[in-house]
Amino acid sequence: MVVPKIAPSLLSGDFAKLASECQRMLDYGAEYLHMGNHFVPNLTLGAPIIKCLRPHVKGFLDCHLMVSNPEQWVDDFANAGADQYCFHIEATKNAAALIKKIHDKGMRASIAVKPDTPIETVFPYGNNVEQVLVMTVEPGFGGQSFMPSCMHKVKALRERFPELDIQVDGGLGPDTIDAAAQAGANVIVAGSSIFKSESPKAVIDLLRERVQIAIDSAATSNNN
Ligand SMILES: O=C(CO)[C@H](O)[C@H](O)COP(=O)(O)O
Repeated sequence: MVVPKIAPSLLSGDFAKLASECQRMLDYGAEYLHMGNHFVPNLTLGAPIIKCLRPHVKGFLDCHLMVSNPEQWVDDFANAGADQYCFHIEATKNAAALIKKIHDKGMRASIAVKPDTPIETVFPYGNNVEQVLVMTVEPGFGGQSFMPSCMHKVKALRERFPELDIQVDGGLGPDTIDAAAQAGANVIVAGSSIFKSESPKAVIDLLRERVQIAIDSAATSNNN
């Protein structure tokens, strides 16, 4: 059975004190630390940042590569100490080979899909990756509005892959968590709702609790 995992997006953190921001989120109980990079051919904030953070941060480093050539960065991120390497299905011509490369380097593999990309594009790989990320905003910026229109993709994935980690990213917070959790998402990336809250721990706890309620409810329905 899948379990809830809450992943504060460091995009919304204070870059001048990134290591202590990571530790603060871990102290609040976050399971993952989520970092994104954009659809560009080079990475300014890439593996070097992970390498600097790794000795100071014991938590799970979840790296979402919004890049045009994801094959290029696997070695660098693995060597820097990333735990999970998430690439976009739209950005590769050979997802199977890329997944193998990520696994060979000892990282968990995750595939991301943009809001307009059909979820069927990742079905062939659902049993070969540890996670699928369904973007619920256009990749790029924090603080955008959650797109409920993406939830049918989460539902379709959960029906086919009951044990898969399904991550959602974009506009997640107390007002939107139920839609995502009830659709079947169990890994929740949240930037603004956590970092801008006066009580980030309360938000993390609430997100996790809502995901657990949805998981328990789905299990009860399946048993009846
Ligand atoms: O990768 C991202 C955008 O591409 C961010 O992780 C994501 O949007 C989270 O920010 P917020 O919770 O504020 O929407």
